[in-house]
Amino acid sequence: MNAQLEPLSFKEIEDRLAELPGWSVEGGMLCRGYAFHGHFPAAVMVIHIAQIQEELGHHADLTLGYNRLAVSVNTHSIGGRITHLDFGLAHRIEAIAPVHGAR
Ligand SMILES: C[C@H](O)[C@H](O)[C@H]1CNC2=NC(N)=NC(=O)C2=N1
Repeated sequence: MNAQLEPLSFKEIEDRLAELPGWSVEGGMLCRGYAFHGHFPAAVMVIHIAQIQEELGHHADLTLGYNRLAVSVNTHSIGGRITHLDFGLAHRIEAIAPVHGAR
């Protein structure tokens, strides 16, 4: 089986969370909220994330507010568990966040 698709243990999740300040696990999903200076930069970041998600073939739930964006992800294909794929996407999102003024 593809190791990327194996559910991570509690310890593995804890270790990988240490690489991602601002991210946490809530309701079985890897999550982070971002704040922006206005609506448009938040909306643009949604499109940028969509582009990355299509590249990776892995997709988060994105909730766009006025100047906020909530990201939450787990891996549907193994019944909604957290895998390395989720952390891989989170790292890609973190890498683009500063470009959009997300904090
Ligand atoms: C066929 C396609 O790659 C799969 O359905 C992908 C799409 N995006 C996905 N995204 C997430 N978060 N979990 C998945 O299991 C998943 N599966």
